[in-house]
Amino acid sequence: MLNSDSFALTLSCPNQPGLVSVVSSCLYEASGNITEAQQHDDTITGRFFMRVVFTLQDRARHKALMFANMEKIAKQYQMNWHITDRTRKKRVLIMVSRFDHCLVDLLYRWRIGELIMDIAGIIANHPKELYAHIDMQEVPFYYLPITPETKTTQEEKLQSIIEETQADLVILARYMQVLSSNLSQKLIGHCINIHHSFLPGFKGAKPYHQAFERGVKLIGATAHFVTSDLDEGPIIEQDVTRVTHSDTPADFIRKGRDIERRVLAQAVRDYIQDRIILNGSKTVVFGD
Ligand SMILES: Nc1nc2c(c(=O)[nH]1)N[C@@H](CN(C=O)c1ccc(C(=O)N[C@@H](CCC(=O)O)C(=O)O)cc1)CN2
Repeated sequence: MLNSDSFALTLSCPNQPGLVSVVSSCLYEASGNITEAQQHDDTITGRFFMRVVFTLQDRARHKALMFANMEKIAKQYQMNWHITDRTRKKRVLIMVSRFDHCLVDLLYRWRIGELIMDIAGIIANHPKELYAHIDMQEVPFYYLPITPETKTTQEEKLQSIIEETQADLVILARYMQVLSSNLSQKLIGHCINIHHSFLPGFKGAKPYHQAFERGVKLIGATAHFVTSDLDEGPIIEQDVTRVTHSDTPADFIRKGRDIERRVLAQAVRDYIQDRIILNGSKTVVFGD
């Protein structure tokens, strides 16, 4: 449950003995009380990863000291670090094309309070009429049509919306247009896509048909950070389900919808709870 009075610290640095003590002492000296702590040693890269959720006895008095202490140890131990103040909900933009099952699922989980976030807008490359059956409540809707000729202009409008809405996260909830290298580089670590296959298998726009032709017995879905390399970004969450010889491509698509919904929701939950740390081309995900 999001403790709205807490902070979340995520960090990575070259590994060495005593780092947990260094971090916990740094917070304690600023009246910090740790409520959750997880760490990981990547023995291949020699890097250390840590997630700490903590409160301060007196925020107003001790917040500046806490940041100053963190600056000091971060310099000393070459840390990449980030602190989220969880009194502010993360702001997300949801992008969608024709298939709306992931959009509907995220809206439902948000409406019932499972995903504690602010939805700053829904962006689609199809007109709002296509989604008339969806209760978007008061969420702003942006229609951004795109063709190969208008892609640059469309992406400029998209970037303006991202800036104006101060979005922390862009969710590609079956948005079926490839973001340019320029835009995907600007969104590194802040844009999550749901790919409808168990990557690295079956990249591209039609993975279920590829899987059917291959005769697989398992299909899956993958939530990953978006990079300029299509379907190659750091993986956050994956899941699979069984299919059989009697399943048609339509059955693959039907069974796949449930996996896509579940996997994307989990990845969004991990993100808004500051559970993900990038580790090169991979991720460290501190689960709940
Ligand atoms: N820079 C990135 N952009 C996007 C990624 C990504 O990984 N990096 N993922 C896609 C989603 N996706 C698969 O999960 C995907 C979407 C679209 C295509 C594709 O070939 N699209 C065609 C147009 C298809 C159409 O109009 O229906 C194209 O863009 O030419 C492949 C994979 C989202 N963006």
